[in-house]
Amino acid sequence: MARVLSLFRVQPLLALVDRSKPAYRKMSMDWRARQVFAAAVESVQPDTVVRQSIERRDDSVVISGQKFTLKHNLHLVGFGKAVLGMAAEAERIVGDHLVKGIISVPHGIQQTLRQHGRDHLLLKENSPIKVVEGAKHNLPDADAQEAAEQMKNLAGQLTDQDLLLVLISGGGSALLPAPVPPIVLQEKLDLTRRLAAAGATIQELNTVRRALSFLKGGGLVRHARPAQVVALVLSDVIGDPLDLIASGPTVCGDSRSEDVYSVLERYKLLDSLPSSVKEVLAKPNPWSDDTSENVFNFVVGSNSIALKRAGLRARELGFRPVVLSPGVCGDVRSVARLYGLLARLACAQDDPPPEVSAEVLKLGPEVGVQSWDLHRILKILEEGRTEGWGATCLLAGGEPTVELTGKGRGGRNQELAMRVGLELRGLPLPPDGPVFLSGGTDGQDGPTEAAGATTDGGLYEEAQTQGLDISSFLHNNDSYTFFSQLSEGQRLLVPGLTCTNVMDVHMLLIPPIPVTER
Ligand SMILES: Nc1ncnc2c1ncn2[C@@H]1O[C@H](COP(=O)(O)OP(=O)(O)OP(=O)(O)O)[C@@H](O)[C@H]1O
Ligand SMILES: O=C(O)[C@H](O)CO
Repeated sequence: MARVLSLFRVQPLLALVDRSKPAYRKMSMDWRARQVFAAAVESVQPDTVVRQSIERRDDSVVISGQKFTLKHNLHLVGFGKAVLGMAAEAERIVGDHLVKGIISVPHGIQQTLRQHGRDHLLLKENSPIKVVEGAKHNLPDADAQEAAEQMKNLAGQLTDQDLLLVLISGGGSALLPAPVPPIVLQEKLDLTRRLAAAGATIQELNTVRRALSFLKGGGLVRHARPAQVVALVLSDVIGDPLDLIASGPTVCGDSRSEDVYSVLERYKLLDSLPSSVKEVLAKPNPWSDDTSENVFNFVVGSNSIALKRAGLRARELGFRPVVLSPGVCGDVRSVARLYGLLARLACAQDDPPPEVSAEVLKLGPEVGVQSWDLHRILKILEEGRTEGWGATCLLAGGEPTVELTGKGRGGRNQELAMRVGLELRGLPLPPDGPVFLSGGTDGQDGPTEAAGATTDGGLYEEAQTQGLDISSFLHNNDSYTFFSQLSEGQRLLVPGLTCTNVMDVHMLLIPPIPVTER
């Protein structure tokens, strides 16, 4: 909590500012953007999502209307970056029926949580849940493999009287490595690295991972049969695809070898596969028609949920919230262009030229925003402009990509913020906005200590006055250095450890636009 509160670090400065000046109003917009982001992150905290999804009723639990009876028959496994906090909350709610558990979580997480005073995300002393830390630097390793082996053994001992609670969050693939023999961990790691380096998406990566692991792609469920399996999933993939999040250990039957071959072919890796991988892929998949009977998968946290909560907070702060999409992806340049165009439409005093809307409709689908969402937003912005609906908070989420050409330090959120600042430059905008914020809900944007940054149309001039050449920072993918040097880092968003991850949150805070006579 202490670190999440540091999002509000701009707040004390407000007391020093003359509230009648535009500078105060701009600070206020920036402050409100940070507040909205904090609310989004808070709504998907690992303990919160579990608490909100499990209802305890005497000796049973109800999840999404589904009742499960507890008879001191509960076992628990989990893997992912947010799973420790999820397990801590599950233990508080159903710990009296818990027989045994094992979770695989990132290296060093317990110490970090203790250091940050976030003890409520730690398990009780003498907990029956064993914690294994592994996957240093987000890469599968021997510790994570050992944890996977122990989970396989635990699942294998269950009977039809048992209930297995599975906690899943992003980072789960690396924390549950279980290569199908004769593949060894290093070979699987090399293949995933080569795919990632060649630009494979998480969907492509996990399609391959599922085929090479005996716990992914429904493998955990098969080992747990005939027990009842209930999975709580904190999604970090666009569209919340259960078979792909952490490579779908509780989702059977979706793995097709043609899909695996086509990914490997696309990245020209078919010819250089190790013989062990070729051997495994050549065998017919005995589980291709398997079904996930006796399994319930529940998405308990997602980007959509975070955007919804962000919208509520935005309303409390005086904005009309409008959610564009939780599925924004594609190149940050195009994403920045889209937000620039939307800001232009929202702030236009007169009817904007039709080519602006046309470009929005063309660009949107390229960055994962559906046409109907674009039409909906265009209509809302048009109404706001003509009827004077006051301040608006446009919210979106997802995970855009950056084509890395330079050697600087940065992340996709900070780079997006820089590019949106440039898109807004020179537009006829009101003095106090729009303000744009982009932040990673995990609190870390690329290999930097910031989650993202806030920006507005004054970014370029501000940088110039301080002798910072924005285009050379951009060229070198050096967005973190840029924002650290600019105005003493005031525009950086540094929430620190957030203990969760539902991808990124983007927001455009648009001030009230006076209605002109038509
Ligand atoms: N200097 C940089 N400038 C811009 N983006 C960068 C830079 N360095 C790395 N990135 C981007 O950061 C991303 C990796 O960062 P991060 O660890 O936040 O990713 P992630 O996908 O959110 O990981 P996870 O959610 O699994 O923790 C990659 O998309 C990469 O292109
Ligand atoms: O673990 C993984 O595979 C990614 O975080 C996507 O869920």
